Amino acid sequence: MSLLELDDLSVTYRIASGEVPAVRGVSLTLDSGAALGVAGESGSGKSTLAMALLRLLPRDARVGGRILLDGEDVITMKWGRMRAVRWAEASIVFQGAQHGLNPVRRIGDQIAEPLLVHGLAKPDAARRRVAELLDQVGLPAWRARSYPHELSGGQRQRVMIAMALGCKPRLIIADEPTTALDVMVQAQVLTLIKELVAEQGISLIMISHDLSVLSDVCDRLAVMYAGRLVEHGPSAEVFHDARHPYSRALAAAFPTVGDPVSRLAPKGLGGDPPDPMRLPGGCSFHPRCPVALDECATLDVELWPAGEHHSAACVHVKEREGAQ
Ligand SMILES: Nc1ncnc2c1ncn2[C@@H]1O[C@H](COP(=O)(O)OP(=O)(O)OP(=O)(O)O)[C@@H](O)[C@H]1O
Repeated sequence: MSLLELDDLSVTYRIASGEVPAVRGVSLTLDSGAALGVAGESGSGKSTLAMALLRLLPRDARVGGRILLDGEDVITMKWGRMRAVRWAEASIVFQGAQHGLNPVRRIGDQIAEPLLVHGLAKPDAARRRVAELLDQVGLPAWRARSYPHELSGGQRQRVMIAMALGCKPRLIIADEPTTALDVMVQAQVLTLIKELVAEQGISLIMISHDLSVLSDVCDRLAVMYAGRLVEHGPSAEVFHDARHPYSRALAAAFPTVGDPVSRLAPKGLGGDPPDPMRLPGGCSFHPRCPVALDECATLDVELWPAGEHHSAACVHVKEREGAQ
């Protein structure tokens, strides 16, 4: 059985001027120990999806579909059970660690808190576990006595990762975990996440707009556009041989060292992502799509098989694969 199964997940925010469909009919599975990257431009619904997984959405959000975590539906779970699941079975690392840490409490106390609240350790054992966790994320044990302002941004993000690992969850959700960090520190934190999930057999959902970072850390990639899943497949295939024109544009936006010079030319996608309250008819991507056909203005193609364990929601894929 998959550790996580999303079945037709939708999230709509109710605001004064109407409804914002932020996530639309996303179905995905994540196996135990696997790492899934979720990519897309700003506003594509990545964070909303991540927050929905642990029921962290604001009250104005309406959620539909099913989110099965180890067979239990998160959406209908009782609050007591939901609180037990957070940290202990699934935890989340947000972007910008400084927002997640309490400025007036010592680092060690903050890392220990989930362990104590979940009754997983008594104070002495929690202190030992804090030292072990700090070591795992590359910080000396004496840092337990520091306050957040005494640490650099990269160190604070390491603390957030230590907190997320503390209760030995089976799933970690990392939402743009390195966005607020400089490039060198970003690489260190990404390597740390990659090593920790591999060593400890933890499943990972990592969210980023940077397909190259995701393809380095994750086995599979899911690309979102305007709240929809437009491509889902093995990382190397989605990054180097994307089947959806939007994924191709995203991949081209982040050249990697070693790419041929031809790929280094800036190939930004024209136009802006659509306003979710005024989505274009047919395929939501068609007004920006370099290979759109007339029918794309009216035909909204569902995900279509595009190879082994690979699917894409594009009329070209449907025509090519469907003809075989
Ligand atoms: N609390 C909210 N109320 C109303 N609309 C919201 C709310 N939060 C997000 N949205 C809208 O939902 C859509 C998806 O937003 P979301 O933050 O999930 O996207 P994202 O892909 O994570 O973007 P980013 O990379 O900028 O974080 C956007 O149109 C956004 O404006």
